[in-house]
Amino acid sequence: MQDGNGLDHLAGERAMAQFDLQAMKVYLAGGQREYEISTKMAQLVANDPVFSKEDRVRLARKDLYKNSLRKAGHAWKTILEKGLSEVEGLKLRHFVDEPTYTDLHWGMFIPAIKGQGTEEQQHKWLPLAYKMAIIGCYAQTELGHGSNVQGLETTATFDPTTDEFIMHSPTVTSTKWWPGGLGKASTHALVYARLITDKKDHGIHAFIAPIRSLEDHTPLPNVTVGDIGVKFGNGGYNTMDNGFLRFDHVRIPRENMLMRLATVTKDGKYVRSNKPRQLGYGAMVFVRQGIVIDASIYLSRAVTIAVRYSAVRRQFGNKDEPGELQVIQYRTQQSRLFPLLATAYAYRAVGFWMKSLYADVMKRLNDNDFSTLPEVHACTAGLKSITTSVTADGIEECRKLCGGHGFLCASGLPELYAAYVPACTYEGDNTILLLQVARFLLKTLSQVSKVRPVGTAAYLGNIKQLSTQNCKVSQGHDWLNTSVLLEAFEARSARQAAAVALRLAKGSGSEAEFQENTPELVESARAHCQLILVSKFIEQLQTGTPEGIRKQLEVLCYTYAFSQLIDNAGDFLATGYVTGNQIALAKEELKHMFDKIRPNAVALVDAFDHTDDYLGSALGRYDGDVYTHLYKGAFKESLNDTVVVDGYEEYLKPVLTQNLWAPHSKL
Ligand SMILES: CCCCCCCC/C=C\CCCC(=O)SCCNC(=O)CCNC(=O)[C@H](O)C(C)(C)COP(=O)(O)OP(=O)(O)OC[C@H]1O[C@@H](n2cnc3c(N)ncnc32)[C@H](O)[C@@H]1OP(=O)(O)O
Ligand SMILES: Cc1cc2nc3c(=O)[nH]c(=O)nc-3n(C[C@H](O)[C@H](O)[C@H](O)COP(=O)(O)OP(=O)(O)OC[C@H]3O[C@@H](n4cnc5c(N)ncnc54)[C@H](O)[C@@H]3O)c2cc1C
Repeated sequence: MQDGNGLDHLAGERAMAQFDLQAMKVYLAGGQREYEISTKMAQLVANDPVFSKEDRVRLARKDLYKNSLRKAGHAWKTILEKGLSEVEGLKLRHFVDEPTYTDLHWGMFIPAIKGQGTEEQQHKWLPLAYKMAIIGCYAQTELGHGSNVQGLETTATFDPTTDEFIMHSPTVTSTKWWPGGLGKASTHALVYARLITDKKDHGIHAFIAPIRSLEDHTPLPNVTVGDIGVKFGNGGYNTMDNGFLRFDHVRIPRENMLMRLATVTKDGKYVRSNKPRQLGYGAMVFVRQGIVIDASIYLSRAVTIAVRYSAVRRQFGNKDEPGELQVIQYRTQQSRLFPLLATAYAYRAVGFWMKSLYADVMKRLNDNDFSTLPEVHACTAGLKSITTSVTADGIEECRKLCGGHGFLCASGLPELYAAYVPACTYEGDNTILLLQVARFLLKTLSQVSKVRPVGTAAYLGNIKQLSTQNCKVSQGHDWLNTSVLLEAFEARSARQAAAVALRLAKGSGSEAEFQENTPELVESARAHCQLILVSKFIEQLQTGTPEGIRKQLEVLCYTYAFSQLIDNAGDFLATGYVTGNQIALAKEELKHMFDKIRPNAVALVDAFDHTDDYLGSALGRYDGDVYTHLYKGAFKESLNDTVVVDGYEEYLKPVLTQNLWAPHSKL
């Protein structure tokens, strides 16, 4: 056993690094200022015992939830007392690292009011929300309807005699179900409901409905509200009070309908603005873009644990070297682990780009320019889908990469997975979102002769060339050219999209035919998103990366692109753009990249700069002192509170002392 004396068991690994670690930390944080804020907030949380994560997986739901309320309250107090800025506050809550009601309050309730409220409404509600005098949630999904937003049943019927809306849940299936923060914490809900005026249904609109008393937090009259129940995994997402909500003819003032996109006048007239109705989905676009960086963070946590542990863990050996080999030396371990490391870096780079994309579309929307909205919707929906699916699978792969110890909660991985995996469903089911991308691709292709595709779809403007030309790689190093790689991803995506578009165009145009082709449509959407990820990683790399880290980032970029190429070799081959031999050459190049990553692997995860407190993992500790801490950790297990287990007298002793032959015994 190692001694646990504070030595750095990974010092030898760190000494091998060939890049400027500090520059990489700053790059990954998004800049010097962001780096400083992150470091300060991470330390603030790590040094405050109220934020301790100890024992979280052992707490019963009620205690777990109460503890998370305590932490959220303490976080808010800390923000106020220390006069933290909005960005610092966001970071502080990030490091507290527990899903809670404030995520929805700041992440969806406030953005939705900003996006859909008139200036007057923003002036009324935002100051209250900013000082947390009210707590809001985002109540869209219902028991019977989630993906299909147009199918929601809750009604908001205008009553001109009182100048009010009557909020009503007409059926069980219309019960609001899932909204985070709704179950126990929120005082207000941003409710998506069918607007009815004078018996006419105008479709889905957003309303602010008070649901709990600001005096004593009891539900308001005719409001039924509560938590929907325990969710997957220990700890995980169970710190969140996902809730249900029913209205029984609850009256709210007319002004509580968010009226930037459409208005109901005092006399009940419905007036649409000239803005697209899709702006009503703006809060979802905002969260989806943010989810890409979030995916990078979650994946980087799992990868940090798996890389450090793989450098500590030894198994077997060979006759050329003394002792057992670090498992990180095994090619199979590298081929499962290093692409995930590269993916975490890729998502970070693309996440930065997504932020600029979002800022750009917001600026355009303010100037009434809606031209890029479809492309931004496709992009945010598609990348949310791909990055969350890959990250959830990646966390689980990291757990397996840690062997048996990965299955212990002390590894931090089971809880990380349980907290993350709902990201594949919330903010849009990942398949539904890929179908949105596919619809966008079909529409873009159908108009390609008249409208030049823009942004991430611009390559479809070259569809003819991409459909005829083939890959020119003849030796391994030909692949070490970003233009060659980009063309391969573009050609594969363009050909997949064109193939399914052509098949649909030859048909009758029926919905049944569309449905029949949805597996191929989803595959083509995935190909398009993989192209965006590869191309934006390359683009970010080529724009102002500091010298001391460029080489490593290039290695990671090639690793990412080659592993995507190889994992999807079937698609690349089926389109006819590449040959089997070219794929084999890429495989060899990928192995060369693994050799380049290997001496830098521990430093590359150090660059994510996760504190031990934030990682919460005996396997992923910075000092690599894994075994001492696993062993010590076992003594904290509640079953070990007594030497002789509770239950021995009633249930074990009778078994051990009956001394009777069991009737079925063969002995
Ligand atoms: C950075 C901040 C981080 C904060 C972190 C917060 C933590 C939060 C944690 C958890 C939060 C979880 C919250 C939720 O889950 S909220 C509920 C989310 N629900 C969904 O995502 C539902 C998914 N369904 C939909 O989005 C839609 O219903 C749909 C699948 C897109 C279908 O919509 P609809 O029936 O209206 O539409 P059509 O298919 O007919 O499309 C009409 C046209 O509109 C375009 N469209 C669709 N969506 C958007 C959009 N968001 N923006 C812009 N345009 C959009 C679509 O492409 C069609 O265009 P066309 O040109 O073809 O007419
Ligand atoms: C942890 C968590 C937090 C959440 N927080 C919130 C919140 O704060 N506010 C809120 O309003 N909602 C919230 N939700 C709800 C979430 O947004 C929905 O669950 C999500 O949008 C998926 O919808 P659904 O559950 O109706 O799935 P469904 O649409 O019923 O999906 C079930 C299956 O059917 C498939 N499917 C459905 N339609 C089609 C189709 N047309 N073609 C092909 N396949 C299809 C899906 O791919 C999926 O495999 C949350 C959910 C979770 C799990």
